[in-house]
Amino acid sequence: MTDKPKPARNYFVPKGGLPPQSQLVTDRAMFTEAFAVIPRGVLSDIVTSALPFWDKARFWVLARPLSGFAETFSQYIVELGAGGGSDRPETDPNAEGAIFAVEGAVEITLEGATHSLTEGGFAYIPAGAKWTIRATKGAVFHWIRKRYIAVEGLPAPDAFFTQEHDIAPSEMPDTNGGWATTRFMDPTDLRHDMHITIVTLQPGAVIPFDETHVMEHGLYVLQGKGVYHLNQRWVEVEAGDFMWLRAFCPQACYAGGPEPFRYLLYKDVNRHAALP
Ligand SMILES: NC(=O)N[C@H](N)C(=O)O
Repeated sequence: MTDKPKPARNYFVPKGGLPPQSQLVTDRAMFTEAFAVIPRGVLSDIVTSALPFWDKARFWVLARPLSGFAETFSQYIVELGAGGGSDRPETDPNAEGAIFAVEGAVEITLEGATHSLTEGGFAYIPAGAKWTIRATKGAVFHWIRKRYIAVEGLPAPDAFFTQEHDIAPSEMPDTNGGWATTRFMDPTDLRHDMHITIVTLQPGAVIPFDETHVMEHGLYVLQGKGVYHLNQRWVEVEAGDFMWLRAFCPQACYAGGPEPFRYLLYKDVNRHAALP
């Protein structure tokens, strides 16, 4: 999987100069009342963020709550240079985090133990945990953050570290393996209020109906190509693209080819709907 497309991470100028407007490579970007699409072509050097207490680090903020409590999470692509990282990565004591490594290697130290994450490595970091992160040679990873919703009588989840390839994917019923989900969180563990999964559709496989449900979603395409049906619009997406879906945004898709269509998926789960 070394030749998979990656976010541009630099300002795209084709040979021969800038294209006419009719050929702009970034014209799949969309922001609607129900969803946003951020194509990899627009994740350029000019839209990075910096954050306090991080060094040699650049952040692409893919998602963040926009309207108070109606949205639940933020998601970043983080790029660390050699030796980059932080001794105080999280400044919000109520924020839980999940890290999914896509390039290079990061070392996370938490509760006195150091864990190395390479491509496919995953870490769950509970709210309030003290942790540090460093990349000796440089790394790229996703960082998903959510305000943890504690429930009286239910302990908070423990930190854990795992690897995508060590988890057996669950096949969706009657899809003959065409649609499968790798679950980082145990779906029966109600301490968790977010699920992070990797959804894999084999070429030609479909999500055959418009799933319309209360969970908010972040979808980062890790591999391949597909066509997504989002709230009555068909959108072509490929590796490096991000989709943010508001609660209830109808969603279905089919996978192109020739490789599997694979994406990292966030959703909020296991809690009562907050009442005003
Ligand atoms: N868009 C999706 O892949 N949605 C998932 N099936 C899900 O919400 O679990």
